[in-house]
Amino acid sequence: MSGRLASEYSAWKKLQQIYDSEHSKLVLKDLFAQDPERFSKFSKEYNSTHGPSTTLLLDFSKNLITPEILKTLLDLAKEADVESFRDKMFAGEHINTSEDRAVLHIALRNFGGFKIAEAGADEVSGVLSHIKEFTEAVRSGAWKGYTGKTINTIVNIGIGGSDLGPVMVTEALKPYAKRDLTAHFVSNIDGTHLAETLRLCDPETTLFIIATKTFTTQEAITNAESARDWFLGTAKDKAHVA
Ligand SMILES: O=P(O)(O)OC[C@H]1O[C@H](O)[C@H](O)[C@@H](O)[C@@H]1O
Repeated sequence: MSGRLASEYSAWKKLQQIYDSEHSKLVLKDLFAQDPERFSKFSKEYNSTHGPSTTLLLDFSKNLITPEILKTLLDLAKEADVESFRDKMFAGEHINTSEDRAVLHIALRNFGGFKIAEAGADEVSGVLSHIKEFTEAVRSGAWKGYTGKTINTIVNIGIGGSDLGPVMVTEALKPYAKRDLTAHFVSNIDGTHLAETLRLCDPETTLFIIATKTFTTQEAITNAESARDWFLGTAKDKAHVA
């Protein structure tokens, strides 16, 4: 964050020394056997003070750490100024220096309504409502394909974070998924990835989502154009493409 390499911090150097001298001696089952309080010493529970009741449990006890290692890790965070960068992030300062941007993931979770001084941050809540409305229409079957049939297949086209993010969310929220909706993720520029996926899709019942932050990524745009051509090969009318 400051532009310094992590390895230049003195806490990092100390961690390296500890690792070199101790790592072969750190065996998790022995650490638990030596200290019955290990779980409570190396875990922390946070309960939400407002909003929906939420508990977060941070459990570091299963990591290869000792009190000294934990202390040195915290020293490293302090030395690297993580706290002040956290505050700058919440304030909407441009801590992404390579793109001269604010880092606004926090705006997506801004249920407390705090003010983020960055253009566009105030649009998030409206977009989230729109996402909810759209996804509910697809899940309920109200959103139809171009011939009026219910959607049963979704193809996410994107690469990098625009592929891994949707994959991660789909995997993580699987218990809540609508099981008769099949999800596919196409990321590879190699046409086989899309071609093999399209064999499993019916243009009348498939929804394509083009996920890209910039809309300039060659892989995403090429696959999106190929998917559109495939779709229009049957649907014919461009009015069916958003
Ligand atoms: O979301 P996009 O603008 O299409 O970018 C998609 C991906 O492109 C590249 O692979 C970048 O290295 C990734 O960080 C990014 O997630």
